Amino acid sequence: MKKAVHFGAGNIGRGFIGLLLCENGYQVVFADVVPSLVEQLAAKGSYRVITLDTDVETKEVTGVRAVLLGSEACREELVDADLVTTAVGLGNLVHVAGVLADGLQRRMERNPDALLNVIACENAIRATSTLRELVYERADDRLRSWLDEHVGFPDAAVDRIAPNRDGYAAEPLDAVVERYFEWDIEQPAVRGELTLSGATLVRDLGPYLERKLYLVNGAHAAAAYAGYRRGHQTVLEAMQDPVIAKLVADVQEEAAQGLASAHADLSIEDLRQYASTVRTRFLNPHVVDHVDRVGRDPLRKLAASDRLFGPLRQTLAMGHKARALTSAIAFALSYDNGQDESAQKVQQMIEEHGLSQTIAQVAGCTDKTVVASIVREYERIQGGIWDGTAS
Ligand SMILES: NC(=O)C1=CN([C@@H]2O[C@H](COP(=O)(O)OP(=O)(O)OC[C@H]3O[C@@H](n4cnc5c(N)ncnc54)[C@H](O)[C@@H]3O)[C@@H](O)[C@H]2O)C=CC1
Ligand SMILES: O=P(O)(O)OC[C@H]1O[C@](O)(CO)[C@@H](O)[C@@H]1O
Repeated sequence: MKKAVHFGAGNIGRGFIGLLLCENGYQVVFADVVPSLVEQLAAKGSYRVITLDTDVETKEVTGVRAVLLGSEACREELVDADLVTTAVGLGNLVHVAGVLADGLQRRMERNPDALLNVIACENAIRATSTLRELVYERADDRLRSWLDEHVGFPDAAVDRIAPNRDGYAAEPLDAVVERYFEWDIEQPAVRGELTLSGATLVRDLGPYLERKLYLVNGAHAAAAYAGYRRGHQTVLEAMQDPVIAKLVADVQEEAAQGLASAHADLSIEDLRQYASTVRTRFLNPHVVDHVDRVGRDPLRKLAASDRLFGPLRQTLAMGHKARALTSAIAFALSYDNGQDESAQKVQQMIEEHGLSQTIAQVAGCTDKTVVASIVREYERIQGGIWDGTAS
C-alpha cells in the first residue's frame, strides 16, 4: 500500500487531503503539533468526513496513523513515504521544513532511489516553493543535489470550504466540508508518476492559483471583513446583506478583469461563471462558517502577493479600476477583532505608525493614489458612513 505523510490534521487536512488520499489507496499518516489530536487519531485510526449540503453524506477515512511533528517516528515515516503533503498554515511551514529536511536526509541514506513529491496545500501563491526553499536552506550540498534528482516540489491550488465543526453535533475527529472541491497540481514539477483521482495535473499552474486565491479567497475575505464590521457572525449572514453581496461581486469582477487581461488562457466569461459559482458556495445554507475563521490573520492576508493586494495590483497594472478591492482592503485594515492576535498587531501598527505607514509595512504599497484611496475608504468605514457607494 502507498503511504502519504500529511502535515496538519486540521480542517482541510482531514476534510479534504486526507480523504482524497485515502480514496486513492494511500495509507495516511498525519503529523501534527497538537498531542491530544495525534493521540486521538492514532488510537482510533479513522475519522469521518461529513458533507454539508442538502443531502448529508458521511464518509469514513480508515487505516489512519498519526505522529507528533518532530518526533523520531515522524522523521522515520518520511524514509519510505510515497507522497508528502501539508496543510498547516503558511506561517507554520517553517516548522515543517526542519523535520522534513531531517527525514529526507535519512531517506537519502536509506532509500535513495525512490522518487517523492512534496505538495504544500496552503492558501498562498506557490506555498510548495516556499517550503522547498526552507528545506534547501537546511540542506548541505550533497542533500541538495540528491533532492534535485529525487524529490519534486510541485506547487498546488487547493479549494474546498472546510469550516470549524463547532455548531454541528459531531464526534471530535469529524471534519465537515462543502461538497465542492478542486486540487490543481503543477505537473512539470512532479517527479515520477503521480496519479491522484480527484486532483488535476496542470501544465501552467500560475493562472489557476491566482484565479483561486483572488476570486475565492479574496472574495471570502471581503465578505468576512465587511461582515464583521456590519455585525454579521457568519459568511452566510454577510452574503445575505445586499451591500456586502454587491461588494463581494464587485471585488470578483475587478479581480476577474485583471486576471483576464493578465492571462491569455482565462476568458472573462469563464471567470464570471467561476465567480458566480463561488458566490453560490458562500451562500450554502448548510455551511456555518464564521467570519472570524475566514478573516483570521489579516496581517498575512494583507501581504503584497496575497488575496487582496495581489488582485488590486494586477488589475490596476492592467488598466482597470479597483474601487471594491480598495474597500475590501480598508475593511481588512479596520478588522479589530480582539480574539485575533494578527488583527491586534495590525491595529497596533495603525495606532503607532498611522494608516499609510501600516499599508507600506504590511503590503509594501507606497503608491500615493492607491494609499489615498484606501485611507479614504478606511475613514468612511470608521465614520460609519461607508454604504457601498463610491467615495
Ligand atoms: N479550511 C479550509 O477550508 C481550507 C484551508 N486551506 C489551507 O490549509 C491550511 C490549513 O487550514 P485549516 O485546515 O483550515 O486549519 P486548521 O487550523 O484547521 O488546521 C491546521 C492544522 O495544522 C496543525 N499544525 C500547525 N502547525 C503545524 C506544524 N508545524 N506541523 C504539523 N501540524 C501543524 C494544527 O495543529 C492544525 O491541526 C491553511 O494554509 C489554509 O489556508 C486551504 C483550502 C481550504
Ligand atoms: O485559510 P485562510 O488562508 O486563513 O483563509 C480562509 C480561507 O481559506 C478557506 O478556508 C479555504 O479556501 C476559505 O474558506 C477562506 O477563504
